[in-house]
Amino acid sequence: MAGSFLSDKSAKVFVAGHRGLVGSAIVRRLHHLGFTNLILRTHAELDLTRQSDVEAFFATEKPQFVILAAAKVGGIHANNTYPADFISINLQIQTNVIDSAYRHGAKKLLFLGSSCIYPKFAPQPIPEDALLTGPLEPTNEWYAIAKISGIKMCQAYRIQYGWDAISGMPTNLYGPNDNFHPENSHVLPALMRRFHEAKVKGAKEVVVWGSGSPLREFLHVDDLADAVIFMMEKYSGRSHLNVGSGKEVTIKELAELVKEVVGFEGELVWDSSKPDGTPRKLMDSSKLADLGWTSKVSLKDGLRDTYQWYLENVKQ
Ligand SMILES: NC(=O)C1=CN([C@@H]2O[C@H](COP(=O)(O)OP(=O)(O)OC[C@H]3O[C@@H](n4cnc5c(N)ncnc54)[C@H](OP(=O)(O)O)[C@@H]3O)[C@@H](O)[C@H]2O)C=CC1
Ligand SMILES: C[C@H]1O[C@H](OP(=O)(O)OP(=O)(O)OC[C@H]2O[C@@H](n3cnc4c(=O)[nH]c(N)nc43)[C@H](O)[C@@H]2O)[C@@H](O)[C@@H](O)C1=O
Repeated sequence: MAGSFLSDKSAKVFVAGHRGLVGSAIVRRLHHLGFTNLILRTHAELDLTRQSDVEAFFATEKPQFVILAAAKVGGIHANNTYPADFISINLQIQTNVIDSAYRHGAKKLLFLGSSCIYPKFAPQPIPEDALLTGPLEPTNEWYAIAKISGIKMCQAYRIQYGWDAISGMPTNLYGPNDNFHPENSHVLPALMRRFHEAKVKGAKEVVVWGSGSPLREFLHVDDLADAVIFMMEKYSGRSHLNVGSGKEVTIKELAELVKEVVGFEGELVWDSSKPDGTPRKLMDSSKLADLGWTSKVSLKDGLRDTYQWYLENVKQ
């Protein structure tokens, strides 16, 4: 099973969610590697929550490989505000895609979860077997339950049908094509935009949410795309695999770094009415490291690269 993905660059590969942060990085990497037969559908062309449309798509296209990077995604505020969307849309997308991919003969599927699947107070760094050992972080339990179901669905299809479905659990990601929405995005793009706008307006202060003390591990999305290809090629196991950089910073340290990269010279003001979320979620990515994969992009370089992309593509 393992070892057959990179051998045929003309194989049909369906990258679901190809215009998002992760999907677009995977497509860049596959093109760079010489893949010639990528199957891509925008949300408007194929709504993955619609079971019969997904079924018809797989029946017609019959992709050999499937990388599932389509999901309802957002930061702490979005997760906390739209719990019904986060559980229902994600359960629908992943159930439809995983089941149809299996039924229509895909050789292998990779499902992407997130580090929020682990208990709020998991041991640090968090090993894969910490899954389902304690209560989840309340701000994102709905999303986490959907993602845990995706892991379990891949495992169940592997057990019952011997199908090669694997799962990768990335840490917090960032990079080109991130969502820079002021409220619904993740912390890194939110701060990049806020500092940029404050610099342009000559504002003296920028508001940052929470206490600044939570620790987060960041991974550039190009590293994640590389890890996804690596797993497609080398991994065919039942356990999900953590994908992290192994390096963590406090939100205060992150804010200072983003401020420096953007060149904002004012002050930070902390809004303690906003939730901190989980205090720490450093993943133990040693299983993936033992297979031969580690991250390459430093946070400082990744921030510079992302800010350059923001200046060229997003700012008004
Ligand atoms: N960003 C992060 O920090 C992390 C992300 N991940 C995981 O990586 C994966 C990708 O996330 P990311 O790239 O950040 O998310 P994005 O929001 O950037 O991209 C998600 C993509 O999925 C598409 N999509 C959403 N709903 C549907 C639907 N019903 N039908 C078809 N397409 C749909 C979106 O299209 P449209 O915009 O048109 O709706 C978009 O292209 C997710 O599984 C996420 O859990 C894991 C850890 C951290
Ligand atoms: C990837 C991951 O993403 C989410 O979990 P999270 O790690 O808590 O993500 P976040 O990036 O939104 O926040 C990180 C920290 O940063 C602080 N923070 C400061 N200022 C801003 C700010 O302006 N915006 C945001 N969003 N956060 C801010 C914020 O208060 C928190 O302490 C989940 O959706 C979860 O489901 C998931 O998988």
